[in-house]
Amino acid sequence: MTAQTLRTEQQQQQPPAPGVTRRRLLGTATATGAAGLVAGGTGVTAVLRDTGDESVPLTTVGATRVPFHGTHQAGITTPLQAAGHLAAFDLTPGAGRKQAAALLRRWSRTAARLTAGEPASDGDTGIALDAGPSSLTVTFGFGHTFFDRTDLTARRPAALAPLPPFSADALDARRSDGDLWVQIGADDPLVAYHALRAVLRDAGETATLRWQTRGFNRTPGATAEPRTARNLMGQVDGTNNPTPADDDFAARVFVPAAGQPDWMANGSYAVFRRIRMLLDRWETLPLERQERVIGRRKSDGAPLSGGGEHTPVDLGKFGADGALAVAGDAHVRVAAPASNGGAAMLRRPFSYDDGLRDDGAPDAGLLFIAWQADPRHGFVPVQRKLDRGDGLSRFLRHEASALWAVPGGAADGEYVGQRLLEG
Ligand SMILES: C=CC1=C(C)c2cc3[nH]c(cc4nc(cc5[nH]c(cc1n2)c(C)c5CCC(=O)O)C(CCC(=O)O)=C4C)c(C)c3C=C
Ligand SMILES: [Fe+2]
Repeated sequence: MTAQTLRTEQQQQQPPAPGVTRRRLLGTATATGAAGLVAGGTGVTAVLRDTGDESVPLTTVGATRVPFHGTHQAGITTPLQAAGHLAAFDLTPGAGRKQAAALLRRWSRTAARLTAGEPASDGDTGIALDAGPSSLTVTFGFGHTFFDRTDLTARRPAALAPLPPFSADALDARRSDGDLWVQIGADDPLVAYHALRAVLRDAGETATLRWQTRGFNRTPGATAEPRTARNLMGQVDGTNNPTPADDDFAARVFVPAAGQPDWMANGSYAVFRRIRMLLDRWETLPLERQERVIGRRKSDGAPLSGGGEHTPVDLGKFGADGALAVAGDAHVRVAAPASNGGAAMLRRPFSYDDGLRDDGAPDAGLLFIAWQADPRHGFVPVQRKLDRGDGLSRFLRHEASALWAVPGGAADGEYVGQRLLEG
């Protein structure tokens, strides 16, 4: 699913944020057309800044609001946001199920307020005071270790079994895993950081930060029309994602409403991989070889088997030279559902840049996040195949990893994970 695919998805008008009169609500077509929509029953609303000055509307970017409450948590099918934070927490010794429930209640309340463009609390930091909600989303997940720490081992999903090791893994345990996960995304870096500070404050004495990382994507409006994202290797990335228009989209991405365990109804599993790109090596590779490694043209993302960006890849096509048009080790061939018994996932990453490493190489790459109904039938078989035969892997290092059970969305008045923690 690309950003533009999502932008054409279902619109759903929400009431304006407090302090914003209906009269001042921006026209839906204009606002959502420019600022982006989300799919799967999650709506986006444009609101105006409560400046007291009737003549100064927020831009559509600042005004766009993604509701916190809904069937699924926001931040899964939401269009890629410009700024993001991923934070993993461990419960403090002595904190159990009761304290975890109180924390998820606090986090959900804070997320509902912030995503509506309201202050987090009376003592709000004010970091985002001038901005609108800016498509803020805050998404919560549980890690494998959470269940033992809260005496909920019997309710841990089988799908949350630790990921198997892969031969090319160079994982740093200190930047991997954790009891709890928070994914924050927004189209403004201050709005995103504001949410991170509020989430950290709420953690209080119940949970300590285990690791935290920051990411980014292209800013909405930076291109003449909505385009698929590019990654730091310069490739168009996200073209062949499942889209909500696919019949099997929900079945691939979400646990069914009647799925198991019951508390994961409408939830999803997120695989996180911090993947460093060997950019110095990559950037010396001639364009033609870069394109061969992926199997798509760099300029527009079109497959090397012909057509435009959205033409299906023809894995059986041979060129005039008698060689496969999409090479045997091309990333899109090895990762394709057709090469993996139909396995697919929704990739929704952020790029990251953490400066230079001690060896002088850029510490930059992809915060790869893949969403699926079951990682044993999504990420795992595909990564196994990539691990063995992907031409791109010579330019990548997997340096951190985590798997999260992300419950369904909370209804108004509920908190995320309530069915697990109070069920
Ligand atoms: C295990 C899953 C995957 C990992 C890890 C992964 C890393 C990774 N990928 C790119 C760049 C591109 N990937 C593209 C397509 C693509 N990638 C995966 C899976 C993983 N990628 C899949 C399932 C697909 C779709 C394959 C298909 O059906 O055609 C593309 C092409 C454009 C697109 O379809 O998105 C690019 C480019 C990088 C840079 C990277 C690690 C840093
Ligand atoms: Fe990929």
